[in-house]
Amino acid sequence: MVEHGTRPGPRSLPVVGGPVNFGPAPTDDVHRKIVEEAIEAVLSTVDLRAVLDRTGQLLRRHFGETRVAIHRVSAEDATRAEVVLVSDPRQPSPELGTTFPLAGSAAGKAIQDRRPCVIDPLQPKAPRYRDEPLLAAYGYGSLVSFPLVFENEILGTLDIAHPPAEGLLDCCFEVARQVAHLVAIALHNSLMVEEVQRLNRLLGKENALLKEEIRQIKRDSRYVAESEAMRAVVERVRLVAPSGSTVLVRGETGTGKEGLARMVHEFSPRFNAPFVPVNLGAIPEGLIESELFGHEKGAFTGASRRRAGRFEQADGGTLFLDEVGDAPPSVQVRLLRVLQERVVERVGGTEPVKVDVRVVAATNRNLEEMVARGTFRADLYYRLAVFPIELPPLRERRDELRPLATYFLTRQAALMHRRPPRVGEDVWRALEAYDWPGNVRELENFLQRALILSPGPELAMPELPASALRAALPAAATPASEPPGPFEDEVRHLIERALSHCGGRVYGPSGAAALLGLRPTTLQGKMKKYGIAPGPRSA
Ligand SMILES: Nc1ncnc2c1ncn2[C@@H]1O[C@H](COP(=O)(O)OP(=O)(O)OP(=O)(O)O)[C@@H](O)[C@H]1O
Repeated sequence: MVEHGTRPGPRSLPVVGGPVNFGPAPTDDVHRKIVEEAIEAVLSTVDLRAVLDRTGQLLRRHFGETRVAIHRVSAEDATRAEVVLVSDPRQPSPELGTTFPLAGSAAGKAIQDRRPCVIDPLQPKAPRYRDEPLLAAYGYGSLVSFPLVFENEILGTLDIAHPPAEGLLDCCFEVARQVAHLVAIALHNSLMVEEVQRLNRLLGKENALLKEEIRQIKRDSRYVAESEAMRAVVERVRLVAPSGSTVLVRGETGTGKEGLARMVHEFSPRFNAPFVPVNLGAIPEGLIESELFGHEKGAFTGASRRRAGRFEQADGGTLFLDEVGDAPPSVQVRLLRVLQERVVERVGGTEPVKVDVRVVAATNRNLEEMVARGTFRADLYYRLAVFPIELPPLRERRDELRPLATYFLTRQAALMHRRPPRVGEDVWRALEAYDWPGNVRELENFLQRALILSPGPELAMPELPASALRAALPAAATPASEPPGPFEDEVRHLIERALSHCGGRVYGPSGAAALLGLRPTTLQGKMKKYGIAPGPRSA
């Protein structure tokens, strides 16, 4: 037996087992043709089975009665290999897909040494490798196993067995070695394709899970409207939704304008078509036109292809134009045209594109004032304000705070796989007393923070911004019209009031520190400074 990594000279292959009668080496032309065909086979498809079949046929066509087998190192167990191809005229239905231990096989030896393993002649009676008796039984006389190496990684082997004493081993050695390189590439490509397919399947599953999660979140999402003021708002939504009329939602930041716009869409006959939100305040001014109306290829530097705008994306559905007061004059003109004529013109285009879109706009700005100042077109204002809906700020619907907070706590706790915490009466009072300048959004964020900071069954109050104090404390003894006293006296007075409001408690969600929006240690420092004694007090 010989293991070697270079092509032996003609008729000079050193072999174990005695001299072999070699035939003529293939001419350079034949050699080149075989390699070219093998390259074509590898490049023609990513289907490994097809590549291997074609390669097997090719080798047999040129080398006659040879057996070609391709083995792939098992992905699960590197000590085994899988039979991925056997092209054998003497064994018509070999067992493809089976695996075998590499130890004790010619393939195992080639992989271990990273160079071809040549067995010539086969010795079935005193075999050195497991392959010998079986191949000899089929009438083969020699075997060479080439390691399939790609970028230094051994992927498997290409095994070629020849009938005895035909000299084929020598004449095909170099060609077969080059073909082995190509097969290694094909094997590598197929492994990459398999990996991509595996990742694709994984992504598909993950995508399905995420979609389900989103559906679940949507199912669990509610638009809380339990106060008198909000019931009236929802009533207006129900009235206008089926009509298709443009709606203008007005309200401070975070009051729930987008949620309301979605409700308009969902109560309308367009509910199955897209709802496309676009925030004009969040897009750089120069990009708003192309974002809304799309652009043609080459309309401006960087417009490498035609792109549909939000209006076209919302065709058949609803476009939510948030912060419409931020539309620059050029966009106002175009918006007016869409609302009047129901056509958009892409930036850089000349052809009008028909769109069937219902517009719900929103603003927290005073559009009337903007019209008066000339910064917002009056004609656009009248088109938008066909049906205005006013969302009251949270401080004007304090009776809604508990239902909203309960809803947010329940939903957030569910997302954290927890039970919603209990909320003490003192915490409710502090929440209700705060002004919530950021409205529902601020409340939602605040409660999320509170939930994270309260791992136990009871909701602890994180610090509220200091303005909480104004409303949280009982009315000051001194009427607002009276001028305040010296600063330090006022601070002392404030701390004393907070302490007595909290029964002398400094720490905890119902303590004076939380009420004042201070860290307990900071409050204690101030108490010391102003000589305020700790301990219980009457509220
Ligand atoms: N009535 C409500 N019921 C349930 N969640 C609400 C309600 N109102 C607002 N929210 C929630 O508060 C957050 C802010 O709401 P939204 O984005 O609709 O406010 P917005 O007025 O459009 O804000 P902006 O002025 O910043 O655009 C969102 O997470 C929304 O789900």
